[in-house]
Amino acid sequence: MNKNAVRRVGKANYLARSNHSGIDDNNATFSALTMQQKVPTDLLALEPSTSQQAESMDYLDLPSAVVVDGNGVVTAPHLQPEKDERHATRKSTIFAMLSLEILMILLQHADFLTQQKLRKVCKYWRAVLNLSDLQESVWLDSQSLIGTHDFVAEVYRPRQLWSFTLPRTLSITYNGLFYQRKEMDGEASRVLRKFADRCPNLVTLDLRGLYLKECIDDWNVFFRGVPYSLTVSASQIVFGMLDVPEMRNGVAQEPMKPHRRCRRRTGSGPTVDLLHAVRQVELNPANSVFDALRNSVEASRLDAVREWVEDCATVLMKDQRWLGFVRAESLPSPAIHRISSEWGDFEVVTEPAEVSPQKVVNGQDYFTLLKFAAYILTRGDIALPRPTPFKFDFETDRFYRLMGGVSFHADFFRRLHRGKKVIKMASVFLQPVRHYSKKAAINHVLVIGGGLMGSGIAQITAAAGMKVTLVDQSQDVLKKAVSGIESSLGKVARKQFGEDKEKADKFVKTAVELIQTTTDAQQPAQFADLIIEAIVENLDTKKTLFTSLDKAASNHTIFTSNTSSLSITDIAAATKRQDRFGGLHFFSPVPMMKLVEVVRIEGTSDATFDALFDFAKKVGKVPVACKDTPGFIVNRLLVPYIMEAVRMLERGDASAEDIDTAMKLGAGYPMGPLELADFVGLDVCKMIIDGWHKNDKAQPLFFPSPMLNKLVGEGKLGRKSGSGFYDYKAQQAKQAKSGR
Ligand SMILES: CCCCCCC[C@H](O)CC(=O)SCCNC(=O)CCNC(=O)[C@H](O)C(C)(C)COP(=O)([O-])OP(=O)([O-])OC[C@H]1O[C@@H](n2cnc3c(N)ncnc32)[C@H](O)[C@@H]1OP(=O)([O-])[O-]
Ligand SMILES: NC(=O)c1ccc[n+]([C@@H]2O[C@H](COP(=O)([O-])OP(=O)(O)OC[C@H]3O[C@@H](n4cnc5c(N)ncnc54)[C@H](O)[C@@H]3O)[C@@H](O)[C@H]2O)c1
Repeated sequence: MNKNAVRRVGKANYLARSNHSGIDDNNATFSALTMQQKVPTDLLALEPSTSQQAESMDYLDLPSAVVVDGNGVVTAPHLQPEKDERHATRKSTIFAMLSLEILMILLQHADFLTQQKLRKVCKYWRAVLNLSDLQESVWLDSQSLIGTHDFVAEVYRPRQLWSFTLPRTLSITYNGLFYQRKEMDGEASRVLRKFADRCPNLVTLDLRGLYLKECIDDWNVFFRGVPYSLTVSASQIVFGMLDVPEMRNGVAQEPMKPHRRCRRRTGSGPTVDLLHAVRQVELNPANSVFDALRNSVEASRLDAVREWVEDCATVLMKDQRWLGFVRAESLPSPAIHRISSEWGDFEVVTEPAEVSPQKVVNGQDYFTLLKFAAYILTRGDIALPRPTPFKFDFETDRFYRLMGGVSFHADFFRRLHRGKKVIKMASVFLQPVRHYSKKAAINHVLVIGGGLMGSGIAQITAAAGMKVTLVDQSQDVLKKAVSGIESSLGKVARKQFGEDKEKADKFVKTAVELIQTTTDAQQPAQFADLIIEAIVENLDTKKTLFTSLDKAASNHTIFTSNTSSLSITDIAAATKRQDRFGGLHFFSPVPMMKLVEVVRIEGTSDATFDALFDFAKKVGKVPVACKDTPGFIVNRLLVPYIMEAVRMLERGDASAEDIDTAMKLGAGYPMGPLELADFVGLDVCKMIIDGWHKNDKAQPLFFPSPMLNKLVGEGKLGRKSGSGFYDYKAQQAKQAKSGR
């Protein structure tokens, strides 16, 4: 047993395992190492295994480990019931999860399966696995298979979920691929292709671990749908072709040989030869497979291919940002900042590195490369070193590289627990995806502005079972808001529960208890999953608010504005979280109006947008997707309509009553335009029209109205102030008296 290895396990903060089939002996060794040691209590994560390794995961007896592997397979050793049953349980879990992963892709991107179904599946798994106490764990999801984050987030609700993903990358790892392929029929293939078509930003396909010839053929069809390029790490692909030989005392008993599947499928030729390339890299870690290939190129015969190889080498080795390989990691947590300062060889940045794909490398080129590599390496005149047995040794990066097909994962972990320089080949992109973990888990909503809209939004959010903190500038406003909410909830309850007073009261009480109020937005911002701003319609005021919230709020928090007329992009500019910013435009009265416009700005991530859509549904609304254009959908039509009614009144063309009656009875609107303006608030109407006029002075539809300005100047703001185009005082007094 390697003493250094034993010592290192004892000291590790993280233990890393890469996933690769055929290394059970390594597992056993690793298990033995781990079992011998008192495992540190701050051990955060293991990245252990795939299904093939399920049998040899004894090291999972770690006390505080959370185990996440590249497939989204998650195991919590301390939750396993009986030791004897463990393997069986785990194995079935693993297999089920693998198929779930595949399901995830289909669920998320196919029309024929819905989000509701997904939620059901997740709910089922949460119940089955009863892993709620993993919520405090930190999860490292090394899998970039699309959908895994959401799945892990939804099922396990970890405190943090980080994933190593290249930006805008569809990454298909070999298990997903392998199983997918097995399952694949015409329909699945169609769906996947459609998915590729729908991802205009998709930059790369990561083929690491791809090793079955048939897969290549099948998936080639799919690759052609991808608009940009293909990320190929030759080392990973090559490693995917290896069988790691039997181990005894940590030493391989025979040379590595090609994976049996490869041998069976493709014969020994190309695979063995690629293995030689690996050997070259092993002998000289500064080399890459591409270097090895490039050195072997005969210019006169293979110019075109060489150019391509060189391009790839450049991408992989020199300018990794080209494809989203990055210089730095983007990490969300103070803990990681601490790790970085202690272990220190990587720079922590908070923004994902820029990605600017300029080249197009298609799937065909990739396969040309593989063929080319095979050709070069099968030539008898190139001297290649003989494969040598390798040592199982924590001290060298060889261990890691041989442990798995996913070398950069291993290297990342190695950095964390050893703090040494990483070989150049490692390219890790860590994207902060904590918001993914919250996507389906919006539990705490901060509503800022306790006026007409804010109180309505707070009400429906609490009625849907979420915790709400409602913020306004004064306790008086907040008191008024809560009493309005109570009375409105009472109406809703009466409708919902009819005569059953007990149930109605319980409904109101439960919702009201979920609402807290405060005049300080900063403190609750730290804990909110979603912030909905519904303060005064003024760009500067909103921006000032968001700037301060951006500093106070947690990294995962999604910000939204309920603005009627301002540009969400302009508001979001006050923050550094464009990807977690969007618009949620509710309608008044919020408890009654079914629509929510979900507004997407350029930076809004899919995860954010989906989370907002889900949230709108969760609060009982019908969401529609909008671009960030003035007035979105409804107000772009409604504002000119209301203003034309005001001008009609101003000109004396008709009375307020007649205008309203005409539109109600002649056009079927529930309220006439002037009634509606009063209902919305004339101050809000004025702010909207003034703002739009300022932006487009020539547009007559947006001209200010002297009558509207006069009413607002006199404090006649519509219903909320008791008068506007109409007088409501008598009506309000009557309502107050009757308690409605
Ligand atoms: C110049 C530019 C201006 C643009 C402005 C844009 C502003 C903004 O961005 C967009 C908007 O919001 S645009 C604005 C978009 N909004 C519109 O366009 C609104 C158009 N108006 C309407 O749809 C209807 O008039 C209402 C639904 C408001 C009231 O319905 P109705 O039939 O006329 O009167 P009813 O008989 O009294 O109430 C009926 C039922 O509703 C119940 N209820 C009422 N309020 C409640 C509350 N807060 N809580 C709970 N429940 C509430 C009530 O209890 C009753 O229940 P019941 O069981 O049947 O007794
Ligand atoms: N009124 C509508 O029908 C309607 C409909 C959809 C969207 N909106 C939009 O919703 C927002 C709010 O509209 P409203 O009608 O509820 O307005 P409102 O005047 O009824 O309420 C705004 C509230 O925000 C509070 N406020 C102002 N600045 C604040 C700050 N810095 N921090 C905390 N609270 C602050 C005010 O005290 C007030 O209570 C606006 O952007 C408006 O355009 C309004």
